[in-house]
Amino acid sequence: MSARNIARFWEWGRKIICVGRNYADHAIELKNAIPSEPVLFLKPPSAYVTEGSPILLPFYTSSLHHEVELGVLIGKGGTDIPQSSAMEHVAGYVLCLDMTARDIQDQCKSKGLPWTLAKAFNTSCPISDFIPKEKIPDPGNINLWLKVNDTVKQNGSTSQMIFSIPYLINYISQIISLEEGDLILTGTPKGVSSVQEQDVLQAGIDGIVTMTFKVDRKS
Ligand SMILES: O=C(O)/C=C/C(=O)CC(=O)C(=O)O
Ligand SMILES: [Mg+2]
Repeated sequence: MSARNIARFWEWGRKIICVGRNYADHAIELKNAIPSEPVLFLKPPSAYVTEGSPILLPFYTSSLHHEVELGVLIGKGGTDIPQSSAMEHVAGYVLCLDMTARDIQDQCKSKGLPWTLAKAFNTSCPISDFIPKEKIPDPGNINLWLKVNDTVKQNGSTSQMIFSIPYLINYISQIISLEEGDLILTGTPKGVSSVQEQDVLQAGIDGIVTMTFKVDRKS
């Protein structure tokens, strides 16, 4: 049997663990309190979509938002991983979109229901090509941007994260054991907005990667 290829991690069926409200400017734009501990939720592997395939609008939303985020890909699993060795567990990175049905999320929040319909639908996690760890020596200080139809909507630095990557790996691994191929979405900076059918989303990490996705409706 041939060795598995980490660059095609999305085919392995591993967990997608998402961190919310990790940028103060985004928490404020949605009128949320700044968290004192990370806010976590999950997406299933069926949320992945890669370039060349569209982001599909769920039929039940009229407000699908983009959230550009740095994804941290786990290369070595563990439980209770200390912050001091957390980065040894990282294989690399991907640029991600945490597509969010914002109207549905607001309804779930007001009813005290989980965010699954808002966050975990098919194609809710568009990803870039795999970025080996060596290409981003300081993941805590890179610039993420996103354009909708050539208009810049989001542009923020990972230096604004409330909880650092080592903190998140330590925190998450005390609750959910991490496995090779798991992906951690680290939260989004301000500027989220809704997208429509046929919109073109471009996103990038300055000097490292770009990606393009079209929004479409399921035929
Ligand atoms: O609490 C809310 O209203 C919204 C939270 C999010 O969608 C959190 C994120 O996914 C994020 O900050 O990246
Ligand atoms: Mg998010």
